[in-house]
Amino acid sequence: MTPPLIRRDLPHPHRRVPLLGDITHLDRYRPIQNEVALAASLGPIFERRVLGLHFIYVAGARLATQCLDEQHWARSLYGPVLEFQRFMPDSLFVVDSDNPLWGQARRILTPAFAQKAMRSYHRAMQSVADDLVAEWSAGDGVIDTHSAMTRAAGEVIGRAGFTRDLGLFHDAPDSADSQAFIDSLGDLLRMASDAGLALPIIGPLRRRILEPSVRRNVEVIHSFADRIIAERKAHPTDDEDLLNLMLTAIDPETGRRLPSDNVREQVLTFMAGGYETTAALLESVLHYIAADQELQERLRTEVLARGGFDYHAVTGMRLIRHTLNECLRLWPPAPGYFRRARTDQDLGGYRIPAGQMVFVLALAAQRGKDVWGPDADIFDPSRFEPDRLRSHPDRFFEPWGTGPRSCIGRQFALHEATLLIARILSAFELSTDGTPLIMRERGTLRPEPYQLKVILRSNR
Ligand code: HEM
Repeated sequence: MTPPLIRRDLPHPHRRVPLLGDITHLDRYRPIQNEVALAASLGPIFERRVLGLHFIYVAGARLATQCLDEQHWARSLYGPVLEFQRFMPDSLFVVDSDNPLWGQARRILTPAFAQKAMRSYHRAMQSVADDLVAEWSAGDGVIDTHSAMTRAAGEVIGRAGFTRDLGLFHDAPDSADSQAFIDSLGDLLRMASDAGLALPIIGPLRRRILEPSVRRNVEVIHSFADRIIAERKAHPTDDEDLLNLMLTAIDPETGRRLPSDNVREQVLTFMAGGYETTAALLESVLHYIAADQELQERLRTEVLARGGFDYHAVTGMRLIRHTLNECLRLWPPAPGYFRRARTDQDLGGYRIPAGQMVFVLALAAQRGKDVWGPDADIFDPSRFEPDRLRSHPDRFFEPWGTGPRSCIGRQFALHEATLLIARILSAFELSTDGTPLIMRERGTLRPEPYQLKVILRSNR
């Protein structure tokens, strides 16, 4: 039976201006955090109309859960994700689920993220952790966390996924090109984020002005990916890495390899997906740990008790995992996703017609006091202890997305982040100069650059 569809008019910000709509409630620099603030006064579902554009936001945990139900809702390509299509149109991340290329690539690349593969990446990840510790040990104790975590996450995906030292921690033949690649990719992610949220008239104008620099950046990342592929083809290896899967693995369902012109896009997807989000997570978690000496000591005790950093030791570091999860809950690097109703829906008593798109504000839903309790805004890793988790059966915690399009790199990112944090804690005492954690929005939700103070531990 069709549910009764009660109301049509969604709550919206006050002082709506004729023709311009809710224009006075925009924040170009922190749009999603602004929407979370609006949700606090407008409730779990609201709308915003600006210059003819119409957006529906779902901020409540229970309604957000409803939108993730694959039977009634589907992933929608919109906003920044759609912008990525300009430089990787047929990649795993942006291709439509109905396009056979998506299923083919997902089936071919899934084994690269199974447990067996994770074990084989461990050594590459460890080598990056060693380089990071060596760099910090030789430095003056003041760390530019943004640069360090960007290079660490980029180097991990280079060494683990492509068996290639990108030279981001020491002088190597690739160093300058790798840094140029990381910079260009960062610029493009920011551009995609801005353009994906642009307003009519102003947006297209800005896009025109930025076009030459976009083209330059696209050229840089394309030629970098092409070179990695050409070198592997010229010197084939038996490595079981992502690149070899992309080049040689056969899809069990279609019996086909990835089309050769598609490999470049997949290389770019994994470089982009692999570094920015993980670097954002590492930066926020380091900030929390450096600001809380008691937590830092408990984490360090756990690390030292594991007696080393081999694969098994790292997978057992539960406190670090809880701390990472709590950061992902409070500051998900991907702070929301677009969903489209497959059929007419009743969302909290409002009629959402089939085909309508909504933006699920994971950043708000993951802080829902109705499902996480009155202290939902407080950083508390212990809420991820199994017993306490059971007391929040309706919790909303989806930093990796859900359904068939959820993050393929989840275990990779968690293992990498756990290992890096463990190595840092075993080698250094951390503190900050008291700068609060402020998040900026440029493709991902990521801390504003801040400095970390590190002191080498004597009995490490
Ligand atoms: C903290 C780190 C990470 C976070 C929070 C994260 C988050 C996400 C989210 C939310 C999605 C779904 C987006 C949507 O539905 O539109 C996604 C998809 C994806 N992620 Fe991640 N990710 C992380 C790390 C990684 C890593 C390390 C890789 C690769 C090495 C990766 C590769 C991908 C790919 C390829 C997709 C697209 C999957 C598909 O559409 O089939 N991610 N990620």
